[in-house]
Amino acid sequence: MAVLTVKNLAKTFNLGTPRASRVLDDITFEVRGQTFVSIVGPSGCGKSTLLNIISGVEEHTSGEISLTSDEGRPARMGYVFQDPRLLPWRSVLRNMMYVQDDQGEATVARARRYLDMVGLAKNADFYPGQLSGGMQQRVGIARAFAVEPDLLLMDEPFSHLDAITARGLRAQLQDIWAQSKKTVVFVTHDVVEAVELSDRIIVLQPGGRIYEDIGIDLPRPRRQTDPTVATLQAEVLARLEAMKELGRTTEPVA
Ligand SMILES: Nc1ncnc2c1ncn2[C@@H]1O[C@H](COP(=O)(O)OP(=O)(O)OP(=O)(O)O)[C@@H](O)[C@H]1O
Repeated sequence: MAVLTVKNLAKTFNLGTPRASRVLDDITFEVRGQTFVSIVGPSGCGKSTLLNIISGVEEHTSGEISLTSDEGRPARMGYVFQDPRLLPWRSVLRNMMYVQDDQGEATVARARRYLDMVGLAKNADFYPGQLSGGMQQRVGIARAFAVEPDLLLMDEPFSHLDAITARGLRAQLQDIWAQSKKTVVFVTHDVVEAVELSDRIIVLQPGGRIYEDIGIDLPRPRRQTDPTVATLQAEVLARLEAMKELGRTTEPVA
């Protein structure tokens, strides 16, 4: 069953009459439960706007969007942003608990379990200022998973980290995802990262339309050192470059 359904979605930013800017156009896709879907595309193609609409931060201009939970209650969302957004005066565990409605023992145990999955079990009582940037982002990821969301939205969560730290966190994200199987929509401009993580990649083109919806059928866990992963990464990258080339030689999408 689809957790997220997006149908003929469009978004226009009104920049004052007569100027209006269409950022997303006729976007239709579904995300089924327990899948990891990435949205990629060049800068300015509308990735963050789409994520903001899914999260409810931004309104859409037309079309439909719906989110369902399996259990008949209102669907729950989790978020991971580019920066971890931890409260500096709260310990790691209290930052984890801050976003939880229920403060009971079972929820604390779950928060600790996810902290353990990202290798920070021993840091539960640390304050954010005592952690490296990569460790803080791991707390942000653990916190989002610990909410047990029906849909987890991730907006370029590794883009502020150095390459080595980012690679480590991608491996960890794969492990935590394999154990929890949450439904994820992950925004990135990095195709290589998207192939490593995703079951599916939705490519947005300039003008905010879907250019391609690519299924990634590779065994997990995936590591960049694996030649089959590297080959597919190169192939998808080439397809994206072809799209950019097309954009240079044809009329831009209205
Ligand atoms: N509040 C706003 N008002 C007007 N225009 C906006 C607003 N927010 C975004 N835009 C425009 O919408 C377009 C898409 O922006 P968006 O941030 O969604 O792209 P993106 O694909 O996430 O880009 P990047 O990869 O650089 O983060 C851009 O042209 C941007 O200037």
